[in-house]
Amino acid sequence: MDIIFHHPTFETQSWLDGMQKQLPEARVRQWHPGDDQPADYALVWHPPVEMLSGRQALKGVFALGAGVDSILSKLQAHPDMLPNGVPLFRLEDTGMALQMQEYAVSQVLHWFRRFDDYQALKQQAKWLPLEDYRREDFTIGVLGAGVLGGKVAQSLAAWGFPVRCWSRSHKNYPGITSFAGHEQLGDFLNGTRVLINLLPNTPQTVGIINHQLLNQLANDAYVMNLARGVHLVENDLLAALESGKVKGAMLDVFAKEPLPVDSPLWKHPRIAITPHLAAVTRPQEAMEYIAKTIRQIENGESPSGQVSLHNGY
Ligand SMILES: NC(=O)c1ccc[n+]([C@@H]2O[C@H](COP(=O)([O-])OP(=O)(O)OC[C@H]3O[C@@H](n4cnc5c(N)ncnc54)[C@H](O)[C@@H]3O)[C@@H](O)[C@H]2O)c1
Ligand SMILES: O=C(O)[C@H](O)CO
Repeated sequence: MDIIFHHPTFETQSWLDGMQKQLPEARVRQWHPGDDQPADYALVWHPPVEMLSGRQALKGVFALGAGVDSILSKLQAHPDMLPNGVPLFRLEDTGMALQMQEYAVSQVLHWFRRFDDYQALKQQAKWLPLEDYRREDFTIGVLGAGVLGGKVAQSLAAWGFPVRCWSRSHKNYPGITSFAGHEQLGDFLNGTRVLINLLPNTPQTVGIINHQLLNQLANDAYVMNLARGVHLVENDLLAALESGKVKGAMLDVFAKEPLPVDSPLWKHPRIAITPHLAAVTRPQEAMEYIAKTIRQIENGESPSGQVSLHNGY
């Protein structure tokens, strides 16, 4: 079995060694331009078109992340990049759900305990105990309740918050109210105080967090974008912060990354920013998952994690 690897920033040698350890029977190599030698599997991030095109013999391509939007947009421009019938897999959880839970829970607790207000008071040297927020007024709504969103929702429910989620089809997560489809988006938003976005980037979800959506949230709402920058209309968020509809935001992803130095988001006192690291690929877990999936394919099984090219995630 031959495996080719390409990632623009990961430490290639440790991935080659790690995959070799996981699958001792395989020959694992870094792909270089001009390499058209046989390959059964490809592990990729931002793959050059010529790495994959024409490779009809591939049994699987693995994206080395959870979101496959960058690969799918390249595929749109170069439809022959992924030969017909070759399945594309993505990383399902592989340690990302725990990171997302840490991120979301810590920020929700930060807002719930009013640390943002106390930080502002501290700037004025003001000793002023504020009224506590009540959990029943702190309904959390998770947009996108898949592998990551589902686990984030469940970890917040464990903290006693009322939690709801929104997805394409109904979910059955214990203690979480499920809303599905465009027709239930309004009901999902109505009363949501903290909005957490974990949708994939598809034509249906681009720009979904806009003026109209923000206006349907509870007053003094909070917004956390952990998925993709294109989901959020940044100027609409700034306007909602200005009007007082939204009280604070925590953003990990941006329409343009790195976020340009002159972006007004940097200076806004009620926006917190992290540089697209809410959940990063954990090499060991990812390699174990890929090796397990390859074994399933070799055994003729149908592993989970296959991307639907039709749905776009
Ligand atoms: N910031 C980061 O560091 C980081 C890290 C990992 C993943 N992500 C992002 O998180 C996203 C989610 O990852 P995942 O593994 O949970 O994906 P997933 O495919 O398991 O879940 C996606 C969810 O979104 C829902 N959905 C999709 N389209 C919808 C639509 N049009 N209307 C309603 N619901 C819709 C699906 O029903 C599903 O519940 C990724 O696509 C990626 O963009 C970000
Ligand atoms: O989708 C992912 O895995 C991360 O956001 C990195 O792009």
